[in-house]
Amino acid sequence: MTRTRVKFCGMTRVADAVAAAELGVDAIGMVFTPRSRRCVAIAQAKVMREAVPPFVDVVALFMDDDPVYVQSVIEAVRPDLLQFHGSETVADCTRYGRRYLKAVAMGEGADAASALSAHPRASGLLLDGHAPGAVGGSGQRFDWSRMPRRHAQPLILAGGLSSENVGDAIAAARPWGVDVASGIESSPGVKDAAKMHAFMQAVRTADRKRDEA
Ligand SMILES: O=C(O)c1ccccc1NCC(=O)[C@H](O)[C@H](O)COP(=O)(O)O
Repeated sequence: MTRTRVKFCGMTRVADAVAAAELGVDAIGMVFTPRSRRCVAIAQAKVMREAVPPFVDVVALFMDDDPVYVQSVIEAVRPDLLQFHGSETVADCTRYGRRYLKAVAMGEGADAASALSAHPRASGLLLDGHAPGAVGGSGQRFDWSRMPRRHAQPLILAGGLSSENVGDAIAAARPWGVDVASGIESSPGVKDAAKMHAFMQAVRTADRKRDEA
């Protein structure tokens, strides 16, 4: 039975994190890079972390951030996984001794295959839309046919997904998982309960269709 994994990213409010867990997400993401509109304070992140039930992973996102800061987040928030969105090398990502995801910005000309092979120690790779001049979480999609069909590690599709297009994305790219921020929000960092619900429904409908095909 197909079960596309789902991560809701850019959480800043406890109620949103709890609602996401109740909908059955596999992971929630909190963004710690100060460059993000969704950057969450460590104190608030600790409260959210405590509110998330077992079996839902908490993922901490960074983008070329100071290792001392990253370590302070790890110690305070105790995330299950790290996620790196910048130009971090394997050494940068592994220095904390934690499992991690590496994001690959799928801008024009980005070579997915070589970007993926650069991070053989990542637990998964997240292929993300890229808006020139913007950081992640911009609501920008990329051409899903550029997503490799097979890879050694789990591949997560992100960028501009919503309840309206995630079914088509799953059918086209058959990702191991999907990740969304803007498509479930009313404004950056503020999740919309109806959009979160509709997104999960759309993923499960797409999974059923894959099994029936
Ligand atoms: O969300 C942010 O503000 C952000 C800032 C800097 C680096 C990464 C960021 N988000 C990370 C993500 O996981 C994805 O980019 C995101 O889920 C896809 O975003 P969206 O296109 O808005 O669905």
